[in-house]
Amino acid sequence: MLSPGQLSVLHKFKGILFSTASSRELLDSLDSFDAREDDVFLVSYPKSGTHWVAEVIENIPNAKITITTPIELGDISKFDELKTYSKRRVIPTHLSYDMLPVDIKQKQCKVIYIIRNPKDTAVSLFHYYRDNPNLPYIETWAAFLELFLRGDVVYGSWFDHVLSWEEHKNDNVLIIFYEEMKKDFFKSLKKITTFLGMHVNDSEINNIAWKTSFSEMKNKTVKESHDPNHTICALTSERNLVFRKGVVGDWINYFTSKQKRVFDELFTEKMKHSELARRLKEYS
Ligand SMILES: Nc1ncnc2c1ncn2[C@@H]1O[C@H](COP(=O)(O)OS(=O)(=O)O)[C@@H](OP(=O)(O)O)[C@H]1O
Repeated sequence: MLSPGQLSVLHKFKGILFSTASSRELLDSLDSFDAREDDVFLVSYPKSGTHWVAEVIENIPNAKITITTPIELGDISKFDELKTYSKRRVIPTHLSYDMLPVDIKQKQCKVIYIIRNPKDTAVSLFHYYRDNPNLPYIETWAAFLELFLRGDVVYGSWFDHVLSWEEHKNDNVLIIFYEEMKKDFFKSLKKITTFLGMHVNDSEINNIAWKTSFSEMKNKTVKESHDPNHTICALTSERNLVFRKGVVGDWINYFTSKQKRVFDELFTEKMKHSELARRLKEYS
């Protein structure tokens, strides 16, 4: 259970935990957002590789886009801020499908949904909870894992999030796997550019791969100061909290065999109708 002090950095909206940086008024008025037909939404459950994909898109030559701050970050003035962008907007969010503004669904805006195997996602989120002053400090991995499995963490249950998006997958939704980006970056990049109607040649791909490698992104964050008002994740404006290990399979260093069994049983039960489950199992 979260103590009252821990809850002060989070609040519940429609049963889901959000950072207090996402105001209740904004969450309540999401359906009044006016989407543009060429908007692109960069959607993920936290810690799935959002910053990486954002950096990839930003580095596509002649992309003519602006990456905005998350749609759920801030107060009611958010929609006025989003109106000020003249270029094609790439808008990040950790919202589940159900909470996404209705106009985005009606206009069938493009969505890139980034997904990562849930065990690594949980470990990454555990560290985020510990390092990020905007999130409650959870003493132990075991205590955090219980919260994660109950969906009592920011943005709710990983299972509900992923299933909400899988259920609404259509030609306007591209699903990108973190692990596939690690394994075959070229293939993932080609999928992204084709989906966005952009073109990159081989030397440009090499350049993007280099600029968006984990070490390069981490170094850049250490060396360069970033505009604190410009963040990809509504849970922090401090980019240095984002780049931790950037590997596949770190979960093995945290899960006991019992925790793995409990996790796998829940995964099998919750994901029994999911087509994504097979690939996610391959990646865990
Ligand atoms: N370039 C690159 N290559 C590989 N991995 C990368 C890269 N950039 C970010 N990361 C890792 O992605 C994790 C953070 O995910 P998000 O960007 O979705 O986090 S956030 O919720 O939006 O803050 C987080 O994972 P962990 O290292 O496992 O914690 C980051 O390190």
